[in-house]
Amino acid sequence: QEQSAKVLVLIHSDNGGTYELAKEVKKGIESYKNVEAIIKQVKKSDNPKLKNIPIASVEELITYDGIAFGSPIYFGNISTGMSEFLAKTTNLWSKHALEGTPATVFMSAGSGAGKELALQSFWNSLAVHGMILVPNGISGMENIDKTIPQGNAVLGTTSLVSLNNVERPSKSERYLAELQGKKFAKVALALRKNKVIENDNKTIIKESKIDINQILKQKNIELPSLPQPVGNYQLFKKSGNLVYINQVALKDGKIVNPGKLGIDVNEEQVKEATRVTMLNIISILKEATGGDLNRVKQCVQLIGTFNTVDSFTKHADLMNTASDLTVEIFGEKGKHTRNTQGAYSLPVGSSVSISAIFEIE
Ligand SMILES: Cc1cc2nc3c(=O)[nH]c(=O)nc-3n(C[C@H](O)[C@H](O)[C@H](O)COP(=O)(O)O)c2cc1C
Repeated sequence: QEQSAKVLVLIHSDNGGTYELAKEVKKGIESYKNVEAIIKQVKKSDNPKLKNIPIASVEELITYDGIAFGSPIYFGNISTGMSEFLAKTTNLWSKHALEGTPATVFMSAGSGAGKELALQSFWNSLAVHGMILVPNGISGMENIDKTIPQGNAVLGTTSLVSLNNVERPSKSERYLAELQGKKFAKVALALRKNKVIENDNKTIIKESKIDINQILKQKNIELPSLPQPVGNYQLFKKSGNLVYINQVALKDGKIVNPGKLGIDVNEEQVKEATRVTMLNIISILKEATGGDLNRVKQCVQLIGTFNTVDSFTKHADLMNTASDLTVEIFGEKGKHTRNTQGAYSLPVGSSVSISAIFEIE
């Protein structure tokens, strides 16, 4: 089966000059067999030329096989809009999420003052991400019109829009941008093949790039503040890469829905207590990972104990509340082995108690 690759052309543009170049870059990318490109912008624009271009999210960056970045030049630098967007990528950065992804840059300039500096400054940010930077070198130089100033530069194409003796981007600038796209597509596709081989070898687990904090936010799951120990024990204990945590349904210093199922509380109330208990565990787990739940490699085991009347047998139903929550938050990594049991009584009147073992990085 033939491999295909998907490239994002990510731009900021005020007046549309960068967008004009982006269209040429896209054309070049798509002239390469089996590579498709999509243009998105870093933020909303009211400019009629730009207002229908979709907005990219930070999270989606990891889903592309390459990213061509385009920005206006501001004072020999990338534009504020592009800079603001890149400032939001620190989470991806700390997880090495863009490492090894190819990147190339192009810019719309006024006079072109400081264009090499500006392209270089673009590279600075992307190099910190560990992206593989693809320059233009002097490719295409033999074919451009040298009778007028052109935005050619070795790190990427620029367009000199304030030199308005000809329409900008000039024909030569458009040609260079298209060529840049084509050369970039070749790299993105080649590295894509590499990535697929690594995937097959299970050295890259895509799931590891999913941000747990984002998932918590999207699903409106709020972690409680850390419960306090009510005896001579630790909230968690690490042994090697394993973290051990045990909790009951304590919330704001009080037990939620206390008592025995079948006498004091019903199944729904115990399920609510089970969710509170599991959230306590995840809050403690966050503490154990130094505040970064993305370090959780897997949930190894959960043990749920429920205070029920003798005849009760549906412990598994109750415990699913905790199991479902764990899988909802951690995805595949949240799947675990499990033991559920009934008890005659539980500490501080809780209807549920959970023991958890997690593996962290
Ligand atoms: C704050 C600011 C700083 C700028 N600095 C430079 C510069 O250093 N060099 C340059 O050639 N053009 C500079 N320009 C001009 C823009 O790069 C130029 O207008 C560009 O084409 C805008 O791209 P756009 O059409 O995609 O918005 C600057 C513009 C602004 C607003």
